[in-house]
Amino acid sequence: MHLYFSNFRKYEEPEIKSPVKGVFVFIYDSLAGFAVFFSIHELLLISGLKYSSVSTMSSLEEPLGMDKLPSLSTIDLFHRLSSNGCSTSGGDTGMGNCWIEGNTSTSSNSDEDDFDYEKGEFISRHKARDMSQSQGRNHVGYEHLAYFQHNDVGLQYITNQIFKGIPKYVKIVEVGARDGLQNEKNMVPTSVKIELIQRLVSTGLSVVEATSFVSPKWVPQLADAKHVIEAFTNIDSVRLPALVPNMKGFEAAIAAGAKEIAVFASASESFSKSNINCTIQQSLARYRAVVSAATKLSIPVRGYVSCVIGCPVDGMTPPSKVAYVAKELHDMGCYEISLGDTIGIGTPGTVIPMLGAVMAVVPVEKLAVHFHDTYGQSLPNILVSLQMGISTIDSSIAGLGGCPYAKGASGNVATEDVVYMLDGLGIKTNVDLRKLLQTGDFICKHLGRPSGSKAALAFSHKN
Ligand SMILES: CC(C)(COP(=O)([O-])OP(=O)([O-])OC[C@H]1O[C@@H](n2cnc3c(N)ncnc32)[C@H](O)[C@@H]1OP(=O)([O-])[O-])[C@@H](O)C(=O)NCCC(=O)NCCSC(=O)C[C@@](C)(O)CC(=O)[O-]
Repeated sequence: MHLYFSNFRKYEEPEIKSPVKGVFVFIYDSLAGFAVFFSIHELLLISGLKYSSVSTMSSLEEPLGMDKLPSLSTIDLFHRLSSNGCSTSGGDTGMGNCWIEGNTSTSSNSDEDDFDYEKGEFISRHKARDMSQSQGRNHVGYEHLAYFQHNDVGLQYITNQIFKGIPKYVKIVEVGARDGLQNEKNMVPTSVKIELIQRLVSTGLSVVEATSFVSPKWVPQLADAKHVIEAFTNIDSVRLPALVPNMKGFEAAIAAGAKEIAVFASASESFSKSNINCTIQQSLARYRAVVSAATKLSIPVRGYVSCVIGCPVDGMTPPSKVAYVAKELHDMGCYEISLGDTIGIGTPGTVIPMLGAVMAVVPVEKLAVHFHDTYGQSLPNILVSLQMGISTIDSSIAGLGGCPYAKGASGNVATEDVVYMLDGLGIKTNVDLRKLLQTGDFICKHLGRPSGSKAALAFSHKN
């Protein structure tokens, strides 16, 4: 874990001599603990760089329309900044792609235009670097604060430090049609579910979880699983996994034409019993049989671990227990393990150690994160997950969701909010935010309630 913190704090605290410099020092301090999430837009605003869309930005009370999305310019800026240090060895898979490396690039600016706050004069960048090294500042040094204010090199340096290791591409697994709807009291017509999935697919999402083959006595809302899957049997361009809790569910899913499935275990004993009526060990034994049968049919299986941070009954979940269940699912053949904060209590402070424990036993490229937004922590949790190398994120259109067996759990993080953030970071998703907003609008109108997506609410005031 130390690794993730080690980049920040290897410099001597500079003495603050100007209010502007003080702001930068404060930002650095805040970043050092991963405790503060601040957006690139804010960074750019503070830096006062020539950044046209920022300077025309409205107040928060007056959100920007789609045509004025600041993220578009941000992406340009990031691409420009990362053009020298970017490694794209993993292609577009996002697996282990470090798109911003930890080096400073050459800049078109003069070599003599960096400001030395101690002497109150501009100095050569090389000289500033030498000064820093002679004072034992290996990483973020005093001189870079001056770079940051006076040219792009400083901004690139700080950007590199913050986003070192962050993926270039993120795969979003849309769970709205399953996790989002399973808790709905009023029955959603099958035709609406099918249209929802079609609309989600049209946004560019490559994985849209469609339904669950579970007991209709336990989850009546998904009793139409067979009809939902049958509507898509001729579609190969998109992956539409269905959850199965046992062999009976697996057989039903295959009979309906499912081409991918997901099994769902828990890191909490009490939740396992209330959710699937068996112990963790019994569930793993069931899933071994399911994965073995699926493998024979070349059906890919995703594995979920629920309650990775805590459980409504058992309290906080030890990271070692999450790691154990994740490894079991991985070892039995699940191609990807989604780590679910089912009741949404995690913060970066609890997510980081949990991910650290799991990453010690399952390769990071096989991991996904699945956050519920009960305490509004999903986006910071996603950001730290990205910083730790995770490149698959589960989310739900309009923030729909909640588990019927986890009282008080609110919806998943909204896909619109995730895409908005990733767009803002210049991370590729291949998802069209405008179409996503329209899809969210479609399902919210049907359910008769406002969207759980902050981005959707902001855009709805404008568009
Ligand atoms: C697992 C069971 C079935 C055990 O339920 P059970 O009652 O223990 O099952 P059983 O084996 O004793 O059988 C009882 C009846 O259920 C039938 N049955 C048995 N299996 C199936 C099946 N697959 N599909 C349809 N029917 C089934 C079985 O045929 C029998 O029917 P009967 O003879 O009474 O007519 C039940 O507990 C169940 O369906 N649980 C699913 C609950 C669920 O879907 N919860 C929400 C999932 S969300 C989640 O887990 C978290 C996640 C993944 O989103 C990540 C996160 O947010 O963190």
